[in-house]
Amino acid sequence: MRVSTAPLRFAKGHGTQNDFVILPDPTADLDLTVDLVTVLCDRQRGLGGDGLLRVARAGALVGAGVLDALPDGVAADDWFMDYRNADGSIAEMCGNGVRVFAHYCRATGLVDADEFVVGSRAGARPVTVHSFDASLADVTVAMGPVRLDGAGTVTLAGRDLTGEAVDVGNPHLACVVDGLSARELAALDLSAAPDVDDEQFPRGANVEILTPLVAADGRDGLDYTAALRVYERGVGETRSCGTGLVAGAAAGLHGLGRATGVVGITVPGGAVGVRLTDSEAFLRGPSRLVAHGELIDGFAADDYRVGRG
Ligand SMILES: N[C@@H](CCC[C@H](N)C(=O)O)C(=O)O
Repeated sequence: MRVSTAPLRFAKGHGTQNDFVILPDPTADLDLTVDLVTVLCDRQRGLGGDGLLRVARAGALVGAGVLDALPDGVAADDWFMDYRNADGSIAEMCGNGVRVFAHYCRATGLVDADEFVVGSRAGARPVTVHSFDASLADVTVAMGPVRLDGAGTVTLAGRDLTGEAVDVGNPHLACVVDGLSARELAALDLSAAPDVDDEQFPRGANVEILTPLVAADGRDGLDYTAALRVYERGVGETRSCGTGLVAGAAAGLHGLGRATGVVGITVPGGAVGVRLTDSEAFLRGPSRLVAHGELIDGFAADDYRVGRG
């Protein structure tokens, strides 16, 4: 429930063009309904975004009944990324979102250290802000453990693909297509939702399609490089997906018979680095804040009519 009548403040930011509406709501007063999220994320009726990040204290979200309990490793005082997809659905984690969230916390002075914990439904996500200003930041996120759950199939862009089911806190099916050129990957039509196996993915899945680039073989410190596109659950095709990049890196390395390594992946929105260790993954990349502003009362109403004559 929103108790204040002050205008609703927002910010807008993106991580490799995966873009987010940011709503500061430290004491979790906002009633973040599906309607409110979808209007705000709508590119015609609202601000536009692939998703929304509510910035609240973890303990306040528990108090407001948004979270049942504090997730693993998250303290009541930690800033919590209450993430919503553009269709209003809740997702457990968002890798690009954590970078942008950390940048926002640092740039607005909510946090005055370069290393801190961001809470997510998938658990604590420690971040390191290597550099930042009001506009740009370079952030590493410790993404937690990555679990490979076996092979799966999907129909996407008119192709029947096989991939690796990968859990990065949220579910993914990462399909490495050997022999697909970067040009062919870029030309695929990803407008239709992928058809994943409901039994394997009861909560749905994000689907990545990637093609290995020239074998890296340790050159430039990289063990694997790839180009990737993604169709996100609850959103559609996005220009980047942090958890999807980690899933793609894990699937790519798995194809080489490896579980660890350093991977460079390009997506339509830019490039990021992924490092997989025995215990967890690290995602490093940019965050860009593009605006701060306030919403005009009545922004969500859809009851206007054009006058006659
Ligand atoms: N863009 C995100 C992932 C957002 C959540 C995803 N759509 C889901 O429903 O799991 C990222 O950067 O990881």
